[in-house]
Order: sequence, then C-alpha cells, then structure tokens
Amino acid sequence: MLSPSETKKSGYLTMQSYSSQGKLVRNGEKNKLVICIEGNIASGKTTCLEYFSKTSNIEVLTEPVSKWRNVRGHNPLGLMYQDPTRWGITLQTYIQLTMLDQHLSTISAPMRMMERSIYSAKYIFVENLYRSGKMPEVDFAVLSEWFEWITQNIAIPVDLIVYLQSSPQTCHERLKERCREEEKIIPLEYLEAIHQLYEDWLIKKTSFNVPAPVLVISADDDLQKMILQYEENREKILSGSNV
Ligand SMILES: Nc1ncnc2c1ncn2[C@@H]1O[C@H](COP(=O)(O)OP(=O)(O)O)[C@@H](O)[C@H]1O
Ligand SMILES: O=c1ccn([C@H]2C[C@H](O)[C@@H](COP(=O)(O)O)O2)c(=O)[nH]1
Repeated sequence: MLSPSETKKSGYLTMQSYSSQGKLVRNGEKNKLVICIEGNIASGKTTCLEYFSKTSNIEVLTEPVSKWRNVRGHNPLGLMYQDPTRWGITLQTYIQLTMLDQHLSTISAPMRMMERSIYSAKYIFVENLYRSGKMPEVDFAVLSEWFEWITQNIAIPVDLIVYLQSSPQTCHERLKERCREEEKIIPLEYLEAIHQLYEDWLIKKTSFNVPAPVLVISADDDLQKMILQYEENREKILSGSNV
C-alpha cells in the first residue's frame, strides 16, 4: 500500500498517490476542468467537440471509436452489433479500459472536453445490454465488479456533464446519414432504449449516481442553430457550471 506522500511510475499512470478518501488520484491536475459531452448515438457530440476544439486552451478528446473497431485486427464494435449476447462483454470491457485510459491521461491544457465517459459506458450501454436480455447475468456481474473496483479505488473527476438531448428519431436520421458500416443494423428501438436510459440518469436522476452537475442542450436543431446554442452556453461550459 502506498503512503499518501509516495508516488508510483508505471507508463502513463505516473504520479499517483492516495487521496484522503483512499482513492488513487493524479497529482498536479486539480485545477483543470473536465467536461464530458454526453448524448445518444449520433446526437452530435463529435460535431460539438469539433466546434469547441477551435477555442484556445481546450483539449478535446473524442471517443476512441477507431480502437473499438480495430483491436489487433479484430472489430469488437462490429461483432457486438452482429451478436450482442456473445460479444457485448468483449466490447464493453474494452470500452471500459479505453475510457479509463482517457480519464487518466495527462491533460495538456487548462481544460478538457471529452466525449462520453466511463460512467455512461456502464450506466447506459452495459445497462441497456443487460436490461434488454442481451447480456448474460454473469457477464454483467463481472463488468459491474470491474466498474465498482475502478470507481471506488481511482478518482475520476468530472466537473460538468453537457447533455445533448435529442429525440431518438433525429439520431436515427443522422446515424443513417453518417453511415458507419457497423451501425447500419441499428433500429430506432435501440436508440429509444438508449434515450430512456440517458433521461433516467441525467434528467430524472432516478437510476444511477450523477458524477457532476448537468447542463442540458437541445440537440435536434440544425447546425447553425446548434452553434448559436453553443455560443449562448459558452461561458457556462468553459467555467464548468450549469447555472
Ligand atoms: N445539428 C445537426 N444537424 C444535422 N446534422 C448533424 C448535426 N450535428 C451533427 N450532424 C451530423 O450527424 C451525424 C452524427 O453526428 P456526430 O457529431 O458524429 O454524432 P455523435 O458524435 O454524437 O455520434 C454526422 O453525420 C454529423 O455530420
Ligand atoms: O459504451 C459504449 C459506448 C459507445 N458504444 C457504441 C455506440 C456507437 O455505435 C459507437 C460510438 O458512439 P457515438 O455515439 O457515435 O460516438 O459506439 C457502445 O456500444 N458502448
């Protein structure tokens, strides 16, 4: 066990020490803001991040989808959509790892905006697979044990969640337009289930712990109107506040 003053170096997980709550924390990044952009598939998260990436002093991290489509020559994202019962745990284990990797990576600017989080991977996507009967109970139990160990032992600070709230119909249209090969088989009902889980988590706050204040932005508008909304909310977002 490390004492509070000790640090450990292991690749990118450098300079960690135990905080007063007994969690591993990253040193030297306490004053940096972390904003997570959350929302349904194709709600416009990447487009939003692209817009804010033009602002100086912001580091933008998009979801590592290319890794999820190619890990050592395998495509766990595609496999999951083809056979969720068999491959759901494979994809979600890898997503949990890659999201943890992003949360723990060194922040290169005063502020980080990142796409989704380790929290939505578990509370939305794993939960959806399990509730829809497509993830065996043992797979859900193993993933849950991993998630609980991680969140109980490692500090994963988030200062603000920006929720791009969109109708499942809008997302379905945009998803068809984007035309990602693996996602061609996603039916509207899948997006409706993801939407409901997001609403219960971030709006009703009835399902799981919400790790940060939530700023809700309606995301059904066209791009021009979205930019107006981003400008209206710029100050709140950049100060990490929802009021
Ligand atoms: N406000 C918008 N109006 C119309 N199309 C949009 C809008 N925002 C994004 N798109 C398009 O919808 C698709 C999904 O957007 P994207 O930003 O990739 O979503 P996400 O990252 O949430 O999955 C892309 O083809 C993108 O160009
Ligand atoms: O935990 C997760 C996170 C994402 N996915 C899937 C959903 C989409 O097909 C892609 C990327 O999501 P975007 O909303 O387009 O960024 O990954 C998942 O299955 N599980």
